[in-house]
Amino acid sequence: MDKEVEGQKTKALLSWAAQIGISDAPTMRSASVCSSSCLGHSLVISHFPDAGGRGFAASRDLRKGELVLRVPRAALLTSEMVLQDGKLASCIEKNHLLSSSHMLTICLLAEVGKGRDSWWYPYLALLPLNYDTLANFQDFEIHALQVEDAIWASKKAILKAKSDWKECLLILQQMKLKPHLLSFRSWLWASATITSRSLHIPWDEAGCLCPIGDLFNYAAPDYEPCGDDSHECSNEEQLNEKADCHSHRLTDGGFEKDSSYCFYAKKNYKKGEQVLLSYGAYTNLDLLEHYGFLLTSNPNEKAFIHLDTEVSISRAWPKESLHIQPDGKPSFALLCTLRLSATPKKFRRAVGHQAHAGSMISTENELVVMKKLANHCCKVLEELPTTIEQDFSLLIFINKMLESSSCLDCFELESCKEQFHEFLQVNGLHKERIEKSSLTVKTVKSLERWRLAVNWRLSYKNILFNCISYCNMVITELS
Ligand SMILES: C[S@@+](CC[C@H](N)C(=O)[O-])C[C@H]1O[C@@H](n2cnc3c(N)ncnc32)[C@H](O)[C@@H]1O
Repeated sequence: MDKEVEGQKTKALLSWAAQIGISDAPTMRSASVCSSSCLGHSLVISHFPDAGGRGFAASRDLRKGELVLRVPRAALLTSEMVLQDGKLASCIEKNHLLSSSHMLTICLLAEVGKGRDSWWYPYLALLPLNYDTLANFQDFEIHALQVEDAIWASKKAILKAKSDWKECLLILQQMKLKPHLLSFRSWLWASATITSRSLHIPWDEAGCLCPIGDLFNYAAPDYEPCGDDSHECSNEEQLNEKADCHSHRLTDGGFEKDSSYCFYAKKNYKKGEQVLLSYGAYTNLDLLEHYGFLLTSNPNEKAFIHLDTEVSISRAWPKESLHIQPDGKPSFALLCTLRLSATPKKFRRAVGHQAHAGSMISTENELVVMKKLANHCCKVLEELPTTIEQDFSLLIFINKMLESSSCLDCFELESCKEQFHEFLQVNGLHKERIEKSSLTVKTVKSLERWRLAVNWRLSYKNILFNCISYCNMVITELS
């Protein structure tokens, strides 16, 4: 969007928001000081190129726990509010089987279809035009994820979006929406808008779209996720952590009894610093799937591996608990599974309590476990099509292309040549033409998704690499 147009639309959004009672001032009295904008008392819209793009900066020093934004219930775009439109409601009421998230997606498309006549027009006019969630990945970008689990997650996301769209198409047609809003592309846009921006409300599982409140970018919660199994924690420590974890969540944001969505500063912020929100504890693959981005340093990242441990032992744990942490250490459940697997069957009962308490069974057993884990990680890394170093170089070149809008330099790098040729081919580009013209918006979007895929696989590989180092360190200590 043209910068000037974006500026005008932002001004209109802030003024509309102030009129309907959205405010970043703790009391209504201070809110009325400036009615042409709902912001300025605690927050201002700013741009953070490396941390989410458009977001909020603190307009003054903020204290942890301070109320920084209040959005009244009437401003929220929910199915309930949209269905106050009788014509729309009569179309939808005929379809009792609609899930709440399908309903909200349909409601969003219906509001977009009203154009300037929509009550939420100033908000809708500034929603992103496209998304990088997994359901939007093309074959080349999916393939670039390299790891089977991630490829499967993307394919599943696309299949789900297609089947949801087919399920709702008849209703969309009955609603007589403009033809372009009936397309799969529009459905993908609307469902990605909802997965990446909706906030929890107690009365509708699908959540709501929250004007202004959805401009907070994400910071990972800096505690271990609830129910986490870090093996160094005692039961008591884990319980305290859980209690902590819930209180942290409450300081972030939520719908409150006085009928507004309230957002609080999760820490102290200096003026100008980006004010962030924790949407929850997510792995990078979850972030990619639901939000279309990932964090290069994500404390909640996990690398899942498929070890050929005995089914009866690994079944004792939920599949998601068998993983490697970002620092390379195996999770509590994975370590316990590996220790028991490496114990002869007849001794397992006797040492079960030790393993489940997170203790080493014996030096010999620990050495077997660490060697097995390190070998497995080495094998996975070897079998992936590119190395950590190659991915790292590739990222440098993709970044260069995005900065300079030219692919030329990329052909200098031997290890990336093949991948770049494939990229050009699937995007219908020719090296010679790229020299002269800058990249199209479509190519830039594809490059951005490619970069996300390479970043994701690099983070996965780094965890396996850290795990090998961790295992080797334990082996050296024990030998
Ligand atoms: C709720 S919106 C936040 C506002 C958004 N930046 C905007 O301009 O509308 C969530 C989206 O912001 C982006 N985002 C949020 N936090 C991010 C982060 N830490 N790094 C990169 N992108 C982020 C992602 O595109 C995500 O889907």
